[in-house]
Amino acid sequence: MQLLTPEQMGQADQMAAASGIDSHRLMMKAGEAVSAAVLRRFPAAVRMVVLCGPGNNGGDGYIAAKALFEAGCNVSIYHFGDLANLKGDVAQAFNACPVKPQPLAAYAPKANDVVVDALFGAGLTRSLDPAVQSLILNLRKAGSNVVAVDLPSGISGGTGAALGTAVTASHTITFMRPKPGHFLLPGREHCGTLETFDIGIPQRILTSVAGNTYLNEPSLWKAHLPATSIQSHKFKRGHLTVFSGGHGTTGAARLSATAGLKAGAGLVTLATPSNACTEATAHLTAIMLREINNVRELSHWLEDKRLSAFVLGPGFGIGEKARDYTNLLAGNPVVLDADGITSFAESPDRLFYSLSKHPTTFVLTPHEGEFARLFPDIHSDKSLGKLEKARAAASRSNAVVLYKGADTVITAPDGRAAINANAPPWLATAGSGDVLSGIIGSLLAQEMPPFEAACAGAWLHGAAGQNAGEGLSAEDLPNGLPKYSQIS
Ligand SMILES: NC(=O)C1=CN([C@@H]2O[C@H](COP(=O)(O)OP(=O)(O)OC[C@H]3O[C@@H](n4cnc5c(N)ncnc54)[C@H](O)[C@@H]3O)[C@@H](O)[C@H]2O)[C@@H](O)CC1
Ligand SMILES: [K+]
Repeated sequence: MQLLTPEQMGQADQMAAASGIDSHRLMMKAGEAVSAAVLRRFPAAVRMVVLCGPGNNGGDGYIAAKALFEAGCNVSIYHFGDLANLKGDVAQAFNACPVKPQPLAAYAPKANDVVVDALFGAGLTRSLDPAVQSLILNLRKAGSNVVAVDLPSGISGGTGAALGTAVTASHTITFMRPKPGHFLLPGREHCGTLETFDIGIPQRILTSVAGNTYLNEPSLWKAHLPATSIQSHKFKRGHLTVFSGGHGTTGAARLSATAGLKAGAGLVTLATPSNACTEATAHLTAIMLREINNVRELSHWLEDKRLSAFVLGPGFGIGEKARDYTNLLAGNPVVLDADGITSFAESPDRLFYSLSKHPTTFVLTPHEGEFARLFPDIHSDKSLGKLEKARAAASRSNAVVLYKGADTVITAPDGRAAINANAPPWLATAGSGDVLSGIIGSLLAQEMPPFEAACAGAWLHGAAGQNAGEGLSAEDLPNGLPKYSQIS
């Protein structure tokens, strides 16, 4: 599903108006959808309180209030801003509303109130007024139920950032398409359950304004998933190599390799230095072992053209060896993770130079600390949200960047971006990232293009976490991977 930024949504509104669609009619549908959702969610509410702001978000609120009133509810409205300044569709909605509003300062939230938050939506450009922020704190203290219109007030639709204290809703009703801020943190945590209503803006308009930001769902990459044919020979399902650290540090790479095998690679080899062979052998059965001690041995082994993808980083060790291996692997499908990334902290340009000479074949999988090491200036740029940071990083590195977190973002150098939202909180456990790199490496080995492999990997990892359930350890994840034929 394509996501629309508030600016793109604004453009869609303008195009809809220019094509003869009545904007007030759209607002009516939006407000009525909100009222219907509130009635469905809270059929036994004692008092409905609608908080209306000065813009179109407030207009949706006046229409919702009217519909709730006409459904027989006890409705109060509190407004923010000067009523004399209301214009256009909002003024029309206000004039038609049978419930007369009181100033926001007069509202004292109660626990049983069902509150419709129509203060600010897509038009939020700056921090909320202190009076609004203190009301939000009072709502929180009272424990009132809040249904947000379009976005919880205070949350940026573009970045998910909280501009001051933001409303925390149990439900959010948005229109036509969700925005990035519904899925990026902290926005996602403020939204509660999200419903998207079609208020009648034609798809052709939405498609024409939409950029290349997506929610990470199977429709984005399913067509590229490896085929599961009975006739597919193990070599056709690719050969993944996972590089391991030395004696006593093989665990992370073994975890990654196991995930790679479970994710469908036909062959998986753990490439280990000699001093770790005995340790690795003691743990491996289906995974093969290859001694690789240095660049010369690696370069000799790379002459085997059946090797199709590589994972470098989990437990590998930080230093010159990681940098040299990476340099040699440039141009091959590689997941560069953990120590592989940190090895370039002092000289990120060396990595970017290597990657600039080839088409995009690398997937970098930094968590926030690793991202800061590789892209310090982008990381510290406060004007950028997570999506823009990851986009800038992909463009600079000529790699697909999977910027990890509870709201993992995946970006490609061509500007495509996906936000992953299926990861359960208990997925944040030791070794979880090693499993993720193995899954992505496996998909690369099976010839998935890097952006699709990274997106599919993040989603499969989230699904595996859900299947393995609360209290999982990273070893449980490979067995939780869903079957490709059952993904819809
Ligand atoms: N296609 C759609 O998505 C539709 C959207 N509608 C509604 O329209 C909303 C967007 O309306 P607007 O663009 O009027 O924006 P808002 O109603 O979100 O904001 C109103 C105005 O407040 C001002 N403002 C911004 N930040 C402020 C702050 N911190 N303190 C005080 N004032 C501030 C801005 O000048 C802004 O234009 C959506 O969120 C949605 O609820 C619907 O009415 C119908 C169709
Ligand atoms: K709102």
